[in-house]
Amino acid sequence: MPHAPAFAMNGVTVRFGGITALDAVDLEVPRGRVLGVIGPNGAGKTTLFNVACGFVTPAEGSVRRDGQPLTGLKPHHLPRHRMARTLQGLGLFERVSVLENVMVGADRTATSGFLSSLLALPRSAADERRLRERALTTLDELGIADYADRVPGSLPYAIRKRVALARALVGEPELLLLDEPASGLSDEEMESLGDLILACRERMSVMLVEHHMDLVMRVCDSIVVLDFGRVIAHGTPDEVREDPAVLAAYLGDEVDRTAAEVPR
Ligand SMILES: Nc1ncnc2c1ncn2[C@@H]1O[C@H](COP(=O)(O)OP(=O)(O)OP(=O)(O)O)[C@@H](O)[C@H]1O
Repeated sequence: MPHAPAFAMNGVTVRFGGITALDAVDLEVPRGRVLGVIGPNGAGKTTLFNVACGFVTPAEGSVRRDGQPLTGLKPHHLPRHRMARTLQGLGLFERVSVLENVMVGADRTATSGFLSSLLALPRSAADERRLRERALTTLDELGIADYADRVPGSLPYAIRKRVALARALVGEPELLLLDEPASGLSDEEMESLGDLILACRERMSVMLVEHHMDLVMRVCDSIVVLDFGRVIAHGTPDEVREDPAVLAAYLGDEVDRTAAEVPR
């Protein structure tokens, strides 16, 4: 559908026992835009991300990609929908080279991760060469080509995060899902992550689940704010920043944290 958003959720509800983690959530990622999803602790951000990736199937509601329903989505279906994700736990193969880690992401035919994509499925020498070149180009674009032959386990955390991003980007996704990509980064590293996300926006749509406000405010075209599993605000960074419901939700969070820090 030519005018459909790159990604949309309509009425998505997820329950865990008695807890409603997401309650009739609607959101859209327009093409070529960055949508931020924020919210206080326990608001439902991770659950929402997990629905988008196919880790969690909603009890109600629908998820659409370019207007087409993604019924029964599973994480290994993402490449066929031109989607890619990075996770909070980086999910890198620690004893395999950076280059090979990224090559796994380049293999759009891969159906179940490392074993099938790297070992079990025979590839022609030409395919192998193409994958390798594409992976190297992506590493170069992210400024980490020098680490291609290293194993992730030997590298600083910020570099490993870039490797995980390279693995997501190498398949040339049209929709990139980022789960807390700034966690554990210094201010300077976060700044260059922001530059990277803005550069991605030239080529794809992005959904960014993140709690670092500075980053979200800088790179997002629009923001959805969750609290107790509901969308309490939606708008541009400036609109969301001034929204009384958002201020109240975050103030409540601060107050809770302050209370938790008071010595008994
Ligand atoms: N597997 C699960 N089983 C039971 N309850 C869950 C499960 N996953 C999440 N929840 C609950 O659902 C609600 C939303 O959790 P979620 O982790 O999605 O929030 P969040 O916004 O990512 O929080 P945080 O910022 O603290 O990571 C919380 O009340 C949480 O305790």
